[in-house]
Amino acid sequence: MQRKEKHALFWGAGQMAAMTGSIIWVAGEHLMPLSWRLSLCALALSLAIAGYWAGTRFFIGKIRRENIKWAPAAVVFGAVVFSLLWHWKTEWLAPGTVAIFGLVICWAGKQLIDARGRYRLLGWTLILRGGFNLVSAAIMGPDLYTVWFIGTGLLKILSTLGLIYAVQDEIQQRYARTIDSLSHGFLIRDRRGYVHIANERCARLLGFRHAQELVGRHVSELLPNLTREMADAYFRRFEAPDVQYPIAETTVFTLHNGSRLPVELLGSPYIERGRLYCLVQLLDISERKKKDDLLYQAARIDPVTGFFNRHGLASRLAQEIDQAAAAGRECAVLFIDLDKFKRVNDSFGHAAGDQLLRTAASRMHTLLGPDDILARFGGDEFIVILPGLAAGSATATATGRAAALIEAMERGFELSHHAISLTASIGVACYPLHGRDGDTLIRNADIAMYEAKKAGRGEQRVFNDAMNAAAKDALVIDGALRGAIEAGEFYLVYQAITNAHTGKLTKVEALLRWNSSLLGPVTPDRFIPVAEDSGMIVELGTWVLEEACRQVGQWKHGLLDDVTISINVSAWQLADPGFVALVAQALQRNGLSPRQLELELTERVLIDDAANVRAVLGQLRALGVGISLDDFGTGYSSLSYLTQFQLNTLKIDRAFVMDIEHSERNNKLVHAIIAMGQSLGLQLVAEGVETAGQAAILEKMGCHYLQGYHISRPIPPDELLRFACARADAPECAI
Ligand SMILES: Nc1nc2c(ncn2[C@@H]2O[C@H](COP(=O)(O)O[C@H]3[C@@H](O)[C@H](n4cnc5c(=O)[nH]c(N)nc54)O[C@@H]3COP(=O)(O)O)[C@@H](O)[C@H]2O)c(=O)[nH]1
Repeated sequence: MQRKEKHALFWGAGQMAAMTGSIIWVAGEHLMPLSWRLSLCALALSLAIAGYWAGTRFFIGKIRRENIKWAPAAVVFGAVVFSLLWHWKTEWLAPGTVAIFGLVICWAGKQLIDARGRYRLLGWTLILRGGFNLVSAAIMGPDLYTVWFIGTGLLKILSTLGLIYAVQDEIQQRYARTIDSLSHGFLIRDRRGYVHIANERCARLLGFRHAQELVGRHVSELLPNLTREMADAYFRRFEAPDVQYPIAETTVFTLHNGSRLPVELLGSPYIERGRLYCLVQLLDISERKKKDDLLYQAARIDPVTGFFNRHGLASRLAQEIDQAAAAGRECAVLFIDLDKFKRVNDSFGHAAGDQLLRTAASRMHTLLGPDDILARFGGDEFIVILPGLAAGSATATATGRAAALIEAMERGFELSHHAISLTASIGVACYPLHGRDGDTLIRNADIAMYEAKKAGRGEQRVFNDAMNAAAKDALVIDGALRGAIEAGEFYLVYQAITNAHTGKLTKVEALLRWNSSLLGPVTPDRFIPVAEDSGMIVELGTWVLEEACRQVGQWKHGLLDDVTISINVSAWQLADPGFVALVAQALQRNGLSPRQLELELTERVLIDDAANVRAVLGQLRALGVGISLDDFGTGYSSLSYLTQFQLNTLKIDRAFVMDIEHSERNNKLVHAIIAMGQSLGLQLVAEGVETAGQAAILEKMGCHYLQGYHISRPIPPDELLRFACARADAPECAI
């Protein structure tokens, strides 16, 4: 039992003692001798006084352990007074007892009035009761006992009501103090949505001055955006089966004064007298949200450029797509890759590389509109989102912006007092034409960017479905390529290159073939670009080099003894620092002379890393290996390559040869190439010779070698031997 509740016990005991004393006095007249009656009444009075005294002291919280010792003294006092009255004036005994009890009750009433304001009502009822006792004592004759009993009974009822009120008030105050002491808001609402209890903190959080302003209101009146339907739906959650409590959620309230309050809501059911209520706790999470926002921001911003990173981009793109969808508008994604940026990092270091990325990003940003979004996707890749474009305009707007960005990058940069030229390849994908979600748009813009890159530097491409099919095909091929060398799925075929004048077989080009166990035969046009992309071309190229050298080693001392083998080499292989040593070892292992090997490079290989390529080619030439420039005339033609690099053969691309009979322009072009090659001391091979007419023209123009289906298709080694026999007319071929 709590200290405060003890008052009821003592008051009750005091009242019981007083009642018992009165009953003994009135009813005991005919039941017991007077001495017994008087003794019992004396005891009852003493106990009544002690009970009221202790109850009152407990109620106002002033009881002390040391004060308890006065209780027996009060009992003794009561007994003494009673005995004195009895011996001195017996007729005063009844009114005297009533008067003493009246005084005790008046004292209790006064104590309560003094102690606390809200006990005043109870105090006054006690004083009234005590006063009634005193007045009764003064005027009461034996014939008025009945009136006294009725009056005192009524007053007891009154003081009991006063007590109930005081106790209830006390409990409520204690309850209110408890919920007010909570550091978070608290309210209880009923099923209909009306607030029953709220604490001060809750009122302040919701922009009210006092908790009482909330009580009795419907919760929908507390927040401007909260409807009755929403409030009802919230309550219904407590009636659903298998719900875990408390139901926790975070949200941002818009208050009546317009300010926004991030809160965490903890809702629990609460049943009182069989009725379901909802107890809601409101936690102000503004500080937590600020910290979360800062962390979120840090996680969304690229530290190098200060623009969005990949995560920030994903959420913004999702937002823009939603808005475009809702407004019937379009948006565009531009995937930008800085060409050959890796070289900047390798040459100037990563700090300089970062500086260049920053400068490039801010230059791009100046070209964007206020609503456009720039993000660094990773490495040297950027993404621009053009949001809210009018329906049907996205592609045109995006290609215009992409052209401006490409042009801006081509203006060049200065880095550590060096002039750096930079180009960008851009792929474009538009919502909703090329994808309806962020991932698809980014992926398709990436695919388009890849196509742009394949077309050369500083290009842009808009995504189309064919690109997607190619990208999917590439993915399948990439998977199938893994382990294909070990599984022995590759082999070489050889295409003859003959002397244009004599028809004698002089060179053969080794061409790679793949018979995939998963995909069947796959042409080099499909798998070489994929292997280039994944870097697997290095492994494949090494296999080709070794296999071709092994094959030429086998042909030694026979018909094909003098034949030079020509193999295609990719940029990746040349960039490999161990490449020259690899070539030397392959030659040595198979007993070949370096002049029996020729490496075919495309013009693109020469551009990619000119300084390094020049050095590697120098070493290969020093070794005695021939270098041939393949596909001459396609895309990157620059006459300067012919003098810059130590080449010995020039292969004229099939595209010029195929029209040589009918196109005067191509005819003249091939003529010019041949003349120029001759003047530089280069051997000239015409590729893709398909007709006797082409062969005759080329021979007449002074082209040294011919290659093409007119001479031979790429064939396996044994067929090549037969081909050589047919051409050589040698004795060993007579069988
Ligand atoms: N890095 C490497 N690239 C390689 C290797 N093996 C091949 N390749 C490259 O793949 C491309 C396609 O090659 P392929 O399908 O083998 O086609 C070659 C010939 O078959 C074709 N050709 C030759 N003569 C004719 C002709 O008269 N008409 C006609 N339509 N096509 C003809 O040309 C391809 C050889 O071209 P090139 O290499 O430019 O001399 C191709 O780019 C190969 O280079 C490899 O091992 N590594």
